[in-house]
Amino acid sequence: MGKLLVVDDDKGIQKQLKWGLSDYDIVFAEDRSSAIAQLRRFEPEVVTLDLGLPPDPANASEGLATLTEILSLAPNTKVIVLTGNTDKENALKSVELGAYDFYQKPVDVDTLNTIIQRAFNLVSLESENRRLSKVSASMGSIIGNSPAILAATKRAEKIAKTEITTLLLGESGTGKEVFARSIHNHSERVNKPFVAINCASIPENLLESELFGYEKGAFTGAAKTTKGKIETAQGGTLFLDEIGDMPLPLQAKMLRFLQERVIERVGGREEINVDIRVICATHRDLQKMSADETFREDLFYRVSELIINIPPLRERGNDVLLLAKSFLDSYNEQYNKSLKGFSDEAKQALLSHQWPGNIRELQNKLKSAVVMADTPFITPDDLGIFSLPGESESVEEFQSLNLREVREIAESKAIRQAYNQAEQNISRTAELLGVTRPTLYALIDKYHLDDIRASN
Ligand SMILES: Nc1ncnc2c1ncn2[C@@H]1O[C@H](COP(=O)(O)OP(=O)(O)OP(=O)(O)O)[C@@H](O)[C@H]1O
Repeated sequence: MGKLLVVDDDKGIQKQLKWGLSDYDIVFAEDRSSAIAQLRRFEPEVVTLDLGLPPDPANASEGLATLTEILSLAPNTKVIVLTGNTDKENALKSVELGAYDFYQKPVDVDTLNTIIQRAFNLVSLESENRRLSKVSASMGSIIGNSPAILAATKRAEKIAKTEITTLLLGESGTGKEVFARSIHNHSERVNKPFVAINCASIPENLLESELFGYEKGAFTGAAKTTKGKIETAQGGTLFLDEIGDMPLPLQAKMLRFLQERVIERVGGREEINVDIRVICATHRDLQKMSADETFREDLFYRVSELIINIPPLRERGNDVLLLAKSFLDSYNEQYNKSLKGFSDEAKQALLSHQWPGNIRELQNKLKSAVVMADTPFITPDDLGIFSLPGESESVEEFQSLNLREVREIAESKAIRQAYNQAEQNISRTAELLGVTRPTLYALIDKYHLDDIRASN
């Protein structure tokens, strides 16, 4: 039975609802403090709230304050606001504050019951959605349902059960480490260590000892024998991030480790056998680097037995909204906020932004938006992005545009939106836009929508 809280100081209405709404497990409160006490104790999914509450029953101020408090404590609650029949302004204000719906008095129990029933339906849909979104991506922590990410995830799932050395290619912030961890977590080595090392962030002269360890006295300051990252990963997985930044002399030693699965510590003579799965990642073009002889070709072939391309966020369509929602939920929790979602403009802005910093950029934008927002729905302003595609995203620049540029911006925005709506299918995009495929390709080239061009 659904749990319903009725907040109303009118005993007559309380009685009427008690008899009329017998399908619900119903409790009552007559003012703000008793409403909050009932909310905490009873955890109702749906609340009906009279805006005219004591000590100020003639005005809506106490009702609106109660609404805000309910939603900040329990943001998923559906609040139906009851107002006087002339009080449209406060009814709308309540919805703006996050109320689910409003109902104007006098009360007709059957009509109110229909609204309440719809609210309960929505509650169960939303909770089912939350449950599903937690389990939707088959690789656990990888959020996303776009064809591009599903293809990468499927590949990763197959690879996880094998010992194949895998190379993850993708721009910075696309989630290469998240993929590497997922592969480890779905492998037989899950109960053994996962050790990550970023070759670009460790000074060249320290990288060798960091990876291979060193013997006591190997160099000044080597006071005791120390294991390197490779040895600490024994039995588990070693994730070598930014392998393209590994200095050439060290690449030879790395190759031996990968081929023979033995290492020597710096300053040591003893050969140590290691049983480790290796996953590498880079945002560089290793093939080109080996042609330029800045990366050993034999090492390239050794690390790239299998390649997974991790798509940039701008090619993942609506995943950006799924990810944004998931970050919103976790930052709401972290910062004790109760933001309910995104305005339509914010959703458009999220979909059309280019995300050069990928998921890391999205995460940062969400963090500051959650901290800054003071309305229940995040706006483009809170995010610091606007729905204009391309590099010129500031309002000032937009105001200085001429008519031709305005048209260009609107057209490329429409193309991008249709492309996302069509789930990256170019024929369907053309259909949605009412143009032929050749015309669409011409527009894509004209507006330099290179990412769409590259994947078609
Ligand atoms: N699919 C995803 N679902 C949820 N969070 C993700 C996903 N992919 C990445 N993230 C988050 O985005 C951030 C960047 O991811 P990660 O560090 O794995 O990227 P990267 O490609 O390894 O970046 P770099 O190349 O700069 O090291 C992390 O905070 C990560 O938790």
